Amino acid sequence: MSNKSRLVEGKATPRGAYPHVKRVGDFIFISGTSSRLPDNTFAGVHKIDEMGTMHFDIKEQTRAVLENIKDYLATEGATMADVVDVTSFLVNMNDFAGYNQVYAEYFNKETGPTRTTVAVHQLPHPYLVVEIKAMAYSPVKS
Ligand SMILES: O=C(O)C/C=C/C(=O)C(=O)O
Repeated sequence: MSNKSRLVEGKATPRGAYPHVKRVGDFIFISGTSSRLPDNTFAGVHKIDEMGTMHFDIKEQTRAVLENIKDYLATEGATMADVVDVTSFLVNMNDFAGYNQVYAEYFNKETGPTRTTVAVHQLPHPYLVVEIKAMAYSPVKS
């Protein structure tokens, strides 16, 4: 069975020893993805006053994460319609509604993937409020 790992150009460099994407046969695995940008700044992070107070926008971060996942899938010729399972990590369940709203722009109940959402104590950077990993089924085109 084929087994191919991929680092995607133009995306944030992984902060550890893992690829963005791995294809194993007809299945595609997307590593935990955040709203981190290639220059290591973040979508959905705003300084709101001169005291340095930060606002973390769950909708903006969720959209950036899902757009990254969409781009990662495209490198293997797959789309969001091929996603079969999603695991989401929120730092605060008070963000659930905003996350859920944006999520529903990408997936729906009838045809979308199975999903698990959990709250975690921390993510790999203090500015992150959501991280998502995904698995897709997309038979290799011969
Ligand atoms: O890449 C990021 O910004 C956050 C994701 C990191 C991981 O999931 C990890 O380091 O395992």
